[in-house]
Amino acid sequence: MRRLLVAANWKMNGDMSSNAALLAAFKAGFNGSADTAIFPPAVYIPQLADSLKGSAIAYGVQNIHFEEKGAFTGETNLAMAQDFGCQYILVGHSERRELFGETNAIVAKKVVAVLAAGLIPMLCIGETLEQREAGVTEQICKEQIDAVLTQVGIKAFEKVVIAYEPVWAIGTGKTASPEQAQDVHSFIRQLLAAEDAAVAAKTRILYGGSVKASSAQALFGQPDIDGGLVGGASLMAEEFVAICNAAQG
Ligand SMILES: O=C[C@H](O)COP(=O)(O)O
Repeated sequence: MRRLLVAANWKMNGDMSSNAALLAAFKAGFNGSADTAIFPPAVYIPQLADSLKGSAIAYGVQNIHFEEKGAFTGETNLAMAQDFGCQYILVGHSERRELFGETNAIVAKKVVAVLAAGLIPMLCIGETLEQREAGVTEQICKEQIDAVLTQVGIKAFEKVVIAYEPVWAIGTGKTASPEQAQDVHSFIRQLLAAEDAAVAAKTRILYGGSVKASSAQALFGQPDIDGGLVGGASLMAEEFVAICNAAQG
């Protein structure tokens, strides 16, 4: 009942020519077995809008400001993202939280704004290695979700996509095992189900953190893993096509 979704987060990588090559290879190789979305650096959104016109491949920005407009140097607003056909907005990626000081409260404001604009927020959550070792993984994920839940209400989670990304697995080559990931995904779904079981059954929960073609199938085969948010491997055309094609349904 939940269609799988695989998203590419290019982070601060790429240029016009490498993007064009990646997009061409992706369009040629992807078999359409799942939903997909690409998050390029914001300046390349027009390139994706042009290249992906008429295709089922969605795209969006990696970060957004929650205000409508004004003196916020360096920021992008939702109307700008919509002008170029963005459908998804990445919110609260761990790099934004860690390097740019995004708190749970700021992340919640962004999710509120994205939903109000009629776009789909991809809400990133996850614990650090220190937190996992201290046994507080579930507590951290709950706090991160509760901060949003209290602002938008449970019904909004029919639309919100959650990306569980253990920080210790991001860019480290250390993928969480399918069982480790499934445990947290199941916990997240139960959290939502405690509010509304029907909504929880519809919410897509993606896994992110060193996903590769070799690990994708086992991860996506877990009952509560509904696809992936892929960083490094999404910059390698063949690898990313293989990951997307491993997502069936
Ligand atoms: O947004 C993507 C995640 O940060 C995962 O990145 P990674 O696949 O390079 O570990």
